[in-house]
Amino acid sequence: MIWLGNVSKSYGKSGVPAVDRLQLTVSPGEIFGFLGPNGAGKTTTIKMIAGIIQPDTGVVEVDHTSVSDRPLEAKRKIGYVPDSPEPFAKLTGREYIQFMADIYQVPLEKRQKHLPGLLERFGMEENANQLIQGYSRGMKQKITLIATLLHEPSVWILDEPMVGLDPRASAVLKEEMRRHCDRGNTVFFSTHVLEVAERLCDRVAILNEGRLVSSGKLEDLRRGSGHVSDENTLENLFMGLTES
Ligand SMILES: Nc1ncnc2c1ncn2[C@@H]1O[C@H](COP(=O)(O)OP(=O)(O)OP(=O)(O)O)[C@@H](O)[C@H]1O
Repeated sequence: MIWLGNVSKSYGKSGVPAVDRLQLTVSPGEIFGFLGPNGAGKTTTIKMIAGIIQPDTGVVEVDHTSVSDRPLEAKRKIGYVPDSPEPFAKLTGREYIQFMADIYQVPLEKRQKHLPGLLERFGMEENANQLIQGYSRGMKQKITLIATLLHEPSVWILDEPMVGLDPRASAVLKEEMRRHCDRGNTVFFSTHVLEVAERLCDRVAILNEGRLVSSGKLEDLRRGSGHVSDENTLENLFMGLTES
């Protein structure tokens, strides 16, 4: 689970919050979609959950562990894939995966058991032996995902994970996300693709100018808007909630 308790963050001296008093709980077993216009504060929030940046105020907990008070313990539970991953260019994909597995102390037998299947599912068996410097954006995304999934973190934090993936890899990732949550784990991901959020997510949150403007199941969001109809798509709700 993920818990954000009144979390705020400003950059520089502007004092304008990129994230403003954000209160959110994501429960075990949920795929949670994080939506919002460009600059709404999604990546800032994700980086605070992953422990990359610290909130100015408020608390972030992952599986009841405070990310700022017990960062190592929290980070062991987290699998974070940034929006534009840049794995080390001078390693091969396989070397990078092994490097990440070493950092997360993944036992050898677990690597041997899961890695071939993951490489195969993401279509990376052959490319895994090539240097990352020759990878396309989608291949970097895939190798980072594989390295992240291999250590079996309970909480996946994915920043726009489908961007750059081909349709097969995107379908595989969605299957993996559902399977992960069906085992009682948590997936939190940002996306601009509302159809993906609509089909995949158990709940969504919509952020605008750093503030939470709506969260819940899609039916609840529809009900909250005062109209319950099929035409009340997530896109329509999004447009209504984020217009300036
Ligand atoms: N390193 C930074 N320094 C200064 N301002 C920043 C920095 N990173 C983000 N911001 C600002 O914080 C606000 C939120 O940015 P953020 O990247 O979190 O938005 P986002 O919702 O992820 O946007 P997008 O959908 O475009 O990726 C924006 O106003 C952005 O300009």
